[in-house]
Amino acid sequence: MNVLELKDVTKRYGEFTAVDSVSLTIEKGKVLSLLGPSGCGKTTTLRIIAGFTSPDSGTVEISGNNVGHLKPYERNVGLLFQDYALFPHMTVAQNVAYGMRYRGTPKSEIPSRVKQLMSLVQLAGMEARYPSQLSGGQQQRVALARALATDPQIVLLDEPLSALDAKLRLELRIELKEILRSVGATTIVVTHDQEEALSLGDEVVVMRGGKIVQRGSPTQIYAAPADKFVAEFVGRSNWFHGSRLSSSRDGVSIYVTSEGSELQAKTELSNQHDNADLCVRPENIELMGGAVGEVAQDSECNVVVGVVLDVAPLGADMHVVVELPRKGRLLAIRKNAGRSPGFVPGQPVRAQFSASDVLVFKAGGSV
Ligand SMILES: Nc1ncnc2c1ncn2[C@@H]1O[C@H](COP(=O)(O)OP(=O)(O)OP(=O)(O)O)[C@@H](O)[C@H]1O
Repeated sequence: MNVLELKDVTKRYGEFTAVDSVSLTIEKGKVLSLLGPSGCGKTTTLRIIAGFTSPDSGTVEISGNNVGHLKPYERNVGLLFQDYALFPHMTVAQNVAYGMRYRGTPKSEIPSRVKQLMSLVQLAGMEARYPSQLSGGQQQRVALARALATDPQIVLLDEPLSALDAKLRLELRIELKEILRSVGATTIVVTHDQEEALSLGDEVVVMRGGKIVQRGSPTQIYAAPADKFVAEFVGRSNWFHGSRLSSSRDGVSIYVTSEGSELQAKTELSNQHDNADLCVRPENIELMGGAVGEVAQDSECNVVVGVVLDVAPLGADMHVVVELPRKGRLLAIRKNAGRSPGFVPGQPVRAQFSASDVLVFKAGGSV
């Protein structure tokens, strides 16, 4: 069952269209990540759902009811917004209880509900503190408890982790995911951080220029991006421009890149463009040491040789930049780098990637 349905929602500011014919549904208990670059209309979409902004056209339905005429506090929506900070003059318990008073929760039930929520966000015992006496991470947890307090039909989280430093951000992300799943909250999380979107969402919606460009599971968004923009925005990519030389019946096309190398790409027929932008994800590239000179292409496997330019050991991963002889660079990422032999700058290497790991897009699509 769809808890939320947006139908053809548009919002303009003067000549500028911030949200452009957006239609969106979300099923009960699911977490949907709304991902896109700054200014693409994510927050405006959320504000329209919450009732803070009126759309110029289109409808918002919550559990099948058009809520267009309802004020924000009349919609049973839990909010954690960037500009919706904790009330500094209220204790933690009062902050959490705030929405319950508005929504008519019986007074006698409020203390036990606050207690339950405080333990859910792992802040039991801090009820009497004021926000200024909490760390940034603790404040965000109180804000989350406040958003969940009325057992809302939909929870809207706008950049819930953006104010936190990298380590805390990761910790709280895992916690947030667990809390949302444990209470079965139907949630939309707005973020411009692709890793956050992919890890939090059951599904990811990518927006650009006020429009939805793709909706899919995190795996689909990453492995089968709808266009060049999504490929570029989600994950790291190596790009080549190629002209199609030939195509075989089993879907393998040979492209000549602008650097003069030949690359094989295995795609569906509809993606065999004559002029194409070719994308290879760094983690799909296998690197081997000791290659010299040109190497013949194996069947459905691309082999390029180059020289290591830079090695960056980033925790469990190692990022290796390879300089290709005919200009161009290639980034390869080795997972669990600690367990495999390292590379050093200046070392000749062989980079190998499968034809089916080459994503093909019609050339010229802007990124
Ligand atoms: N009240 C307003 N008046 C005029 N323009 C606005 C108003 N609110 C938003 N906009 C514009 O609409 C566009 C979308 O804004 P929105 O806040 O939805 O983007 P966003 O995707 O959430 O970006 P960010 O990640 O930076 O928060 C932006 O170009 C913004 O400048």
